[in-house]
Amino acid sequence: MTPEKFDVVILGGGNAGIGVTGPVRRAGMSVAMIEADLLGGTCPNRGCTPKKVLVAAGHALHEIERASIHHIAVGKPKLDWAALIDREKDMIKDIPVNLARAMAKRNVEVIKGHGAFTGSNTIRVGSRKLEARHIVIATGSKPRPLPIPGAEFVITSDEMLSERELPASVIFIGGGVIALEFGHVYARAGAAVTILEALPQLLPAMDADAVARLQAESERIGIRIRTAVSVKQIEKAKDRLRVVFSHDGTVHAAEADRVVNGAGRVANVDTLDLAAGQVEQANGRITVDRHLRSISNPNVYVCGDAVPTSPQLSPIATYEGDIVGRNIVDGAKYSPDYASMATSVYAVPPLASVGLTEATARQNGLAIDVQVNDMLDWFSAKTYAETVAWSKVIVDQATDRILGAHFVGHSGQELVNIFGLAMRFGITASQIRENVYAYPTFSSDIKHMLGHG
Ligand SMILES: Cc1cc2nc3c(=O)[nH]c(=O)nc-3n(C[C@H](O)[C@H](O)[C@H](O)COP(=O)(O)OP(=O)(O)OC[C@H]3O[C@@H](n4cnc5c(N)ncnc54)[C@H](O)[C@@H]3O)c2cc1C
Ligand SMILES: NC(=O)c1ccc[n+]([C@@H]2O[C@H](COP(=O)([O-])OP(=O)(O)OC[C@H]3O[C@@H](n4cnc5c(N)ncnc54)[C@H](O)[C@@H]3O)[C@@H](O)[C@H]2O)c1
Repeated sequence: MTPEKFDVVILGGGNAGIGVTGPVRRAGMSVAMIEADLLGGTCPNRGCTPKKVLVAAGHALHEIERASIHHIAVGKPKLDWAALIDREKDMIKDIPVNLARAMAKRNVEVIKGHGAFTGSNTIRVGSRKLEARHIVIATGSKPRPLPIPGAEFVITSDEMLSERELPASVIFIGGGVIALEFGHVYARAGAAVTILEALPQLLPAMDADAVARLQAESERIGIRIRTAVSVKQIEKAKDRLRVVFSHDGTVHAAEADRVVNGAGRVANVDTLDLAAGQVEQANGRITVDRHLRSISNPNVYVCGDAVPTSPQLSPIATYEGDIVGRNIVDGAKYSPDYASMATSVYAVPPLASVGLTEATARQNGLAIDVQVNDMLDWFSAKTYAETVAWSKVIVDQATDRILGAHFVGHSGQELVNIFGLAMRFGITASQIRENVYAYPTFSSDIKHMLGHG
């Protein structure tokens, strides 16, 4: 069969794949995008967007918990979980159709199906064979398989976003972003939540002091946290599940209605027949150069969660997609820079972070000023009856530039973007202090968070 010819074939129609289409279509290239499931991928259909609808309900419960501080009498709130899941699903239901319309307007041919390599420039999807000058792997990630007996009993974030019944109890294997975000919503909705983390610290990549604040807040709302555990197996215990784990050389067990895989996500590339495409990989990790191009097949680029080395975040997937698109158009010359990428763990309240942790800055041998503030006594925190309000800002002594900023509470998920902006465009700590902020706002506390310089 003669293959259909395109300039670019993109495997995966999530943030990363869609990000590629802008530059290549602006350059007039012909583009096919193969999508096996819902256009938009994880973030709008099974990730960020629906998750945030549940988190928003968690925030409302958190506000109600503190209503009495504002002298408002309210009864015990009752969350209708099924209705909340319906609201979440209703909010996202039109996204794939709207994206299909956007792709059609951009003249991207969207092909439904599972794509895989048949050669270094060819892809098979269903009965069709496509040939392209450039192929982009933007197939996202999937939950890391748990290599333990009973792993088949575990659910993932997909089920948590779909199940209309609130479980009475949940155990998370892994104490990362998914465990903290869903754990906070579940706990505030009344479920008993346990988090079992393999490493000594929850959220191991985050600043240790910030994580300690979030852990204290998590325990305050009743979440049980065990770190430095080794999960051995999961077994049925009548109509519940039992997780057997060891901690400090002793074997323990915990039971719950649901056990969730919160142990990280791995690149979703094992069904692409990479060998046929001459795309080098080791243990499912495709080796790419600094331009996100396969080191073994220069016709192939990788972006988004499928890249094994960059943070698995939605804006980063879009950003990498755009870089790949521009590399296809202009030749491989653009490289990603993640230094000023802000991120948030949407617990209630959230932990937000940008740049280096204090530990990393010190490991790098940098001369730094570290401003740590527990802001619970500050007017803004007291006005809003915050339960935790904490910041750490790290400034490079040599250049006065921001190296990192970390927040728990205090609208950190918004403030962190101001610090990201400063880092990206070289705005110094002194300049941030000099700015005049609307008052009273959490942003107007920024100059105090930076100390006096
Ligand atoms: C529960 C959850 C919450 C999250 N919350 C946030 C958040 O709040 N903020 C944030 O920044 N990030 C969040 N993320 C991460 C974010 O969703 C991902 O980083 C982002 O969606 C990755 O985009 P992508 O395009 O690389 O992959 P995806 O969006 O996963 O897209 C990949 C697409 O490829 C398709 N595909 C796979 N294989 C094939 C094939 N062989 N052929 C054709 N199609 C294929 C899939 O169906 C999928 O649609 C969250 C993730 C999860 C799981
Ligand atoms: N707000 C957000 O931006 C957001 C929200 C949800 C998910 N995500 C993305 O999705 C990805 C997956 O989320 P996640 O929470 O599953 O992963 P994660 O990488 O955040 O955390 C996984 C945790 O599980 C631990 N772990 C691994 N194996 C284990 C085991 N066998 N037993 C116990 N603990 C184990 C790890 O040490 C780590 O702390 C993240 O990388 C994140 O980037 C982002």
